[in-house]
Amino acid sequence: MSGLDIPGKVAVVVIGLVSAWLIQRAVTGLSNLFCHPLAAFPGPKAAAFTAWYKTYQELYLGRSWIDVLQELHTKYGKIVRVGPNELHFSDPAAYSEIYSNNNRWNKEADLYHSFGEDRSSFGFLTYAESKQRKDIMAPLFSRRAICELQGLVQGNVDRLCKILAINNAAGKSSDLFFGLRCFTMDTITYFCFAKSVDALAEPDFKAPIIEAMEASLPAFVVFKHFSLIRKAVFGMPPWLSVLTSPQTAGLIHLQQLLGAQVNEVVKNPEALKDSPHRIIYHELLSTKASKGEPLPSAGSLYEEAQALMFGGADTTGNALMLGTFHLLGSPGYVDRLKEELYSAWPVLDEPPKLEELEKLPFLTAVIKESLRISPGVASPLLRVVPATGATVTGAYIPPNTIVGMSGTFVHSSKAIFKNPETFDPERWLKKDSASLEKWLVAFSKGPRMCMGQNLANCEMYLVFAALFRRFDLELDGTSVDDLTWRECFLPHFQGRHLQAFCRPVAN
Ligand code: HEM
Repeated sequence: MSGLDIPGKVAVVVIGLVSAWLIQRAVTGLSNLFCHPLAAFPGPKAAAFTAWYKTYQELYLGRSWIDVLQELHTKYGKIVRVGPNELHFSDPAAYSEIYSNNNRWNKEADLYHSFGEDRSSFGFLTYAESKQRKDIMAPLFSRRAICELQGLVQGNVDRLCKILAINNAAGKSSDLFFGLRCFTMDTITYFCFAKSVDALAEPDFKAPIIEAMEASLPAFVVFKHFSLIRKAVFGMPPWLSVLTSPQTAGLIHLQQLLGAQVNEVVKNPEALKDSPHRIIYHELLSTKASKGEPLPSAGSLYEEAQALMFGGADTTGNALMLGTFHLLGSPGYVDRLKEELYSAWPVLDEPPKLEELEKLPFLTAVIKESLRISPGVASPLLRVVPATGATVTGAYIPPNTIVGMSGTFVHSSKAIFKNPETFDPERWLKKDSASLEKWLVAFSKGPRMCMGQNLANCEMYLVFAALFRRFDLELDGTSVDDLTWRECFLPHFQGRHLQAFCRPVAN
């Protein structure tokens, strides 16, 4: 090196470092292939060699990970090694075993930290932290609390219906994809924070927050693979975020709104007395509910708010949207639903309560089938096997293995659901239908299952009832091809939105 000039010396050092890195990667890859505790599990060699396999499929090829998983299971069987330390399962029995009430397995960090909600009921990796948080908020989400606050949900249903009628009077069809999202967003924000973002008020349902949430979904796939990019983006001041990504400006605005509310309640908890109903901060800032544990920091409160908003808006909106689309393709089912609704709801201005609607068998079957057909949380819900190791569907899984299964594999299992690709509410009304219930896993199972199930159910009962009792609906050109989606943890729909004419009925 002594004969080299400075650029020459730098080049030698760089080449040396890169070579050392490549050799180290190759040695690790070979050891993953041949000496790793998962070496005996089937799967593509590239996936066993390096975690970049997944990055290549999701980011370079832009594929939906669920499509990749389907191909891999067809080729390699019910358990596939999809990363050096990761297994994915397709046998429905595995779902019950992984997401069992008896398991206290941690969530996997790379996936669950990609949302910037590490200190929330959803984002806490450990069972203990999440349970403590969920126990505090549980009274708000109990069935009783939801029944008491159903007037709030009904208020938003009425607003939605009013706008659909106005669109119809103007000779227009309505964008039900965004319309239903605006409804779920206004409901979750008013329910949790007593502050509605008033998305329903935006012309043609084009609410900046809804557009921004939709636009931001693919970014979470990038964040999952590159945590440095996530840190850089989340660390940006809001003005810079808006400048670099104008389509997510609505999201930044909402983050500021939630952040301002958190700061306000932390500084002045007395302000909560003015709230029209109990909201999450009443519970989270209650020393009694916290049972002597320290109260959450302002940052943790903010992350909780964001998690509830993301968890509650898209999921429920998508189930409503897909259920509506499939019903409209089956006139016989629409007639049957209308008939049931007419007898339970004879006078249009007197909508029945949730408790009455829940007794309607066909409406209930429609809701179950909508949950089954909708991808909900599409991603495999990754968990880490504890130090004891585990047995899943008879196979021994070594400690620290990342395991997961997407609920879509359960809902599309031919062994459980006859013709799973068909929307068929009837399947929930047969003599032996009770045996199907345990395979409806839209809200997941076990200790990390959904906290918002009662609220989501209330929204679905009130909306489906109102749409099909108050209107005659007709698709405006939307086809099944418009509803293709890519897994971005939640499904990201890429086609034309569900568009329908909503003609009000006389009575
Ligand atoms: C049809 C609507 C919904 C579906 C299909 C759904 C689905 C799910 C699923 C599959 C999980 C498990 C996620 C995981 O393991 O990482 C989950 C968790 C969660 N959901 Fe929902 N959800 C819905 C509505 C809601 C609503 C309305 C809320 C609002 C409060 C909500 C709040 C949560 C929270 C806080 C968690 C985290 C629980 C934990 O990690 O322990 N969800 N949801």
